[in-house]
Amino acid sequence: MSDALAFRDVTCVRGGRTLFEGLSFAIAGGGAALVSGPNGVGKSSLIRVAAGLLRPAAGEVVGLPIRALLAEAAALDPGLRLFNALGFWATLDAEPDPRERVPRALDAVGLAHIAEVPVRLLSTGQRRRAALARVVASGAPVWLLDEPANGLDVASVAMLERLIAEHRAGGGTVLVATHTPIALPDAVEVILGDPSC
Ligand SMILES: Nc1ncnc2c1ncn2[C@@H]1O[C@H](COP(=O)(O)OP(=O)(O)OP(=O)(O)O)[C@@H](O)[C@H]1O
Repeated sequence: MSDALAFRDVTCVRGGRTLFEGLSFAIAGGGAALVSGPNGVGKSSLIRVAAGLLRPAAGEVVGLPIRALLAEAAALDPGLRLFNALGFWATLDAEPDPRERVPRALDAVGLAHIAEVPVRLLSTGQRRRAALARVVASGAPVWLLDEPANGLDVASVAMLERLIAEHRAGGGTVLVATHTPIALPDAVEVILGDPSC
């Protein structure tokens, strides 16, 4: 079976500095990879390369083309009610039944009760869960999660772990960069700053 996501000899240069060089790893459908390493080593940059937002200086990223990104910014219109803000993206992202995915995603992240609240009024953790709902509603087979546990309380981290496990059980693939320990069974380990990588 072909890989859902693979880095092949990827080199990433930012601001004239080589962050990583010749990096290769592959994730199959249903699999996960965990990116770790000290501050500033290039974890977020690696996620951006996987998302196609940053061009590698060398090498290539291959795999399924539809990837959902959870990054620092939630990318939800602060002036819209949460349901509508997610609906905007679901209509662009998801095939088929984009609108039906939003209530399901809100339920999945425990935010159904505030679906009509404007995004600007959400707390930090709620905003993070809303960003996760956007990924869930996208229907993308590949999830790219940059520090997904930031701002989440213990119960919400457990919810995140459950959502990732369900996505994988359905054949989905996850690439996670995190400082916060989260359960990611059988994940490929990508340790940046390690000369053997
Ligand atoms: N737009 C940019 N232009 C130039 N250099 C950048 C840019 N964005 C980030 N960098 C640099 O790239 C390096 C890696 O940053 P990155 O955010 O990928 O690291 P990180 O491992 O995710 O860090 P942290 O753990 O602190 O979140 C840092 O030295 C950073 O200053």
